Amino acid sequence: MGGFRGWLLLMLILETGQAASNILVPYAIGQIIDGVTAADGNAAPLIERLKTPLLLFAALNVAEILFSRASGACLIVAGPRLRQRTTEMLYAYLQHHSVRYFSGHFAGALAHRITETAMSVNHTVWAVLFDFWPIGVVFAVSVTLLLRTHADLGGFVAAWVLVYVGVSFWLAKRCRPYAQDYAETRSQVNGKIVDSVTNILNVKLFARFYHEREYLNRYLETEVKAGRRTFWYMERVRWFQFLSAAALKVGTIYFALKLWDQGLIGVGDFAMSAGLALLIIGDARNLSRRFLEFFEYVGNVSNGVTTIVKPHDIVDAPEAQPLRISRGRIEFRDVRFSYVPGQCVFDGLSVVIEPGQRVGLVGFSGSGKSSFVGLILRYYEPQGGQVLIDGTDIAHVTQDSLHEQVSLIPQDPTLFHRSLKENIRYGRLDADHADIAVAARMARADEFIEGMKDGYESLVGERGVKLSGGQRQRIAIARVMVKDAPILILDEATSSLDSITEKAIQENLDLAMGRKTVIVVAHRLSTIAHLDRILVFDRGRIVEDGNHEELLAAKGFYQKLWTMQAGGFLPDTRQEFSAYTGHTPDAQLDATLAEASPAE
Ligand SMILES: Nc1ncnc2c1ncn2[C@@H]1O[C@H](COP(=O)(O)OP(=O)(O)OP(=O)(O)O)[C@@H](O)[C@H]1O
Repeated sequence: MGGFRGWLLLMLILETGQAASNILVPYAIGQIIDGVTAADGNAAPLIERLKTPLLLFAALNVAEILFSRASGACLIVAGPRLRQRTTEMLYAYLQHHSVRYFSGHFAGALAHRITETAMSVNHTVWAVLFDFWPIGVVFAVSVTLLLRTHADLGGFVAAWVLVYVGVSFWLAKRCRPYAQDYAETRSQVNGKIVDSVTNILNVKLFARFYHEREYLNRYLETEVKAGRRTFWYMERVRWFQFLSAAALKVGTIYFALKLWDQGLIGVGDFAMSAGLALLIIGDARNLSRRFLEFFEYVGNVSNGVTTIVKPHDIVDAPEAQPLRISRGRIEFRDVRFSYVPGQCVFDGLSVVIEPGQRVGLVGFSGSGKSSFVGLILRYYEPQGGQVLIDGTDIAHVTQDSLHEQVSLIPQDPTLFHRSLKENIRYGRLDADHADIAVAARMARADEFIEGMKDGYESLVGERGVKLSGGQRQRIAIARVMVKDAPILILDEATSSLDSITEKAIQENLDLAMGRKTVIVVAHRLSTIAHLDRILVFDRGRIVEDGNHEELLAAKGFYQKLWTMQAGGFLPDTRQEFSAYTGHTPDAQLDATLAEASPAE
């Protein structure tokens, strides 16, 4: 709320002025009536005699308009800004969550949470400022005026206010589970529609239009039932409101008449009491609903805060320094790591990748290659041991400096729904058009970009869907070439390309690798056979380490993989491997691995 306190205080004052002017109008009317009915023998014209109450009446009406519109103007200035500030703060906080956090939350749900929280912060503040506070002022001023008139009248209205507010609050609280249930069913229906639309190709392919509608209808039925339950409850609340309003009107008139009859109040006070009762009812109408909405907003804010404002998993150490990579030596020193407690991925992994070395990682699916890369990027933190770059533990450097100097081309890169130029420039924001064009040429992306109607200005669609997989990959390669970081990680970066384009890009990639330290995660041995060194992973261990020729000569695990790779692709699992070699699954494979000399 920093920076908004002044605005909020100003609006609070203006709303107080507006509510007080509004509720004082019956008082002025009472004064006018008293003036009209007074038979004091004053011969002056009526207007002259009623000058003061008439001026008060006019001033109150003008004041109400001015206060309320001034408050409206403040809202225009502060409202959107408050929402912007909340969204900004939440998004800035969200950005620094770990990869683990993002893999546990849907992107759409997080975006929705942020906008909903920002909107609910506004609504919560506005409910207090524009609903509860003015109602409080109306109640306080009315009760004071009536107490001044007569204690019985004031006492009656004060008691009514207490009971009305208390019961409205209680009813709203009781209605909350119904309203939450209804909101839940609505969001379920929303989710089902999104799921169905996302899978529209499946729906068409299997001609399941009717089935999908039937499926959705089940959820719509639940929504209808939950809606009816909530509305029935609200209907009961309305009964309470109408009855209470009637009680206030009848009660006030009854007390006022009684007091007038006893000569304890004048006709002006009588008119004022009736006017106040009507205004109170007008202002306090739907108080239960306002409480209910208020609970909903507060609930949304609290949900948003619990989802987004959780402590960050990975934070820069207080003394963290920027990483300076001079050589690009990577070392895993006795690294222990697991995603889930008790399911160890690496148990004391140690390996050194020398500066400028080009290293391929191979192994079955799930053997730990991506985890190895994730630890270098500090997407995850090891539970034990250290990952060092040029002798510095990456836990002690700033994450931004690490990511500025390590590039990754993932297997299935995604792009921003921005122009091709912006996507490539993302690698280095000050890159000029010439840099971008050179990178695009090296990534063999220039041909298809220039063939597009808008060239480099073409938009790529959400996550890059308007491009083919291979085109997307070439843009991702160009983006990394523009970045030109000293450590480069390729996760089968050329897997979506046809063999001719792949060969052409491979040459340029080799050129771009220069003297960088390069790690290539491979599913096809052909992409790494020419590298300086190959690390063979199995269940979180490095079971073989050497170059292609050495590993073939060792006649171990790698050599078997090399001879059995089908269509250039490795078997994906230990089972496939065993099926190929014709041995009992794991026992035989373990024997093969045991023969192979571990590099650790
Ligand atoms: N986010 C995660 N949460 C929990 N376990 C995970 C997560 N990511 C990977 N794992 C587990 O960690 C182990 C190593 O997985 P990793 O992704 O590093 O293997 P990989 O060799 O890269 O496999 P692939 O070739 O299929 O990409 C596997 O057992 C996998 O199930």
